[in-house]
Amino acid sequence: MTALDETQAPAGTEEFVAALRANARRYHHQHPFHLRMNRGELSREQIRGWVANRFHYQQCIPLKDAAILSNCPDPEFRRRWIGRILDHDGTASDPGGIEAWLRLAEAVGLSRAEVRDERHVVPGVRFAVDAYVTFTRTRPCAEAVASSLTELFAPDLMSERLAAFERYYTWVEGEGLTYFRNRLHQAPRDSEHALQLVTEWCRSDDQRERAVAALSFKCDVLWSMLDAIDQAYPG
Ligand SMILES: O=C(O)c1cc(C(=O)O)c2c(n1)C(=O)C(=O)c1cc(C(=O)O)[nH]c1-2
Repeated sequence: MTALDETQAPAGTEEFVAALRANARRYHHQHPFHLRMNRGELSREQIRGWVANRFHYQQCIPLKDAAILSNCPDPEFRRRWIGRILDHDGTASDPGGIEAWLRLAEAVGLSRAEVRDERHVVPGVRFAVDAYVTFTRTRPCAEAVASSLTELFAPDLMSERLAAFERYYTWVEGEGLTYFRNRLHQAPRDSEHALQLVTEWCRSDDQRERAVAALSFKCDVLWSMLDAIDQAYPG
């Protein structure tokens, strides 16, 4: 069953999906820092600050996916979800997303050491990211999976970001952008799967409201991170 197959989908699925998608209005593509990034207005220092701070998010994504795995008793679910961890941590044949982010960091002029030790990570970013991990550890699996659905909105932002880097931030070596290129196909694949699960699992009004609230919470996490970065690197 696909999420939007109304012949088999639970009653009210279309309205539920519309309510989830309505969170796009609150997604961080509208944050002033991203708007300035995509207009080519950020300095090298601001780009570096963003890359170094976002590393904390990148590091924590596999931890939150492991928290979700630890909460879900279904082996079929876990077999598929574990791929998200490998996408970030890598495999024998693929260095993975965390390594790709470190290469991005080098491409913008940061050392691996200063990114890895998180010396640039500001408190607001740490608190926001850690709140996301805690949310997924402590909430039911359906809510935790729903909170990942911001990725429904990510591909347009990734495309815009890639175009902006290629056009305005030509001092960043192209190889550094591999992370974003990979997410262009990973994010739609992952978010469609998550949407399918959430529409299958959440059938009551209460469950659906909680799923929408989980996604709204995640929009707040992403927004708060950029607020903190914006304040730390005013330009
Ligand atoms: O750069 C971005 O704008 C952005 C946004 C998001 C998102 O919407 O949650 C993710 C990512 N990047 C990302 O790279 C990533 O690996 C990722 C995983 C998840 C998640 O919640 O499981 N979101 C995101």
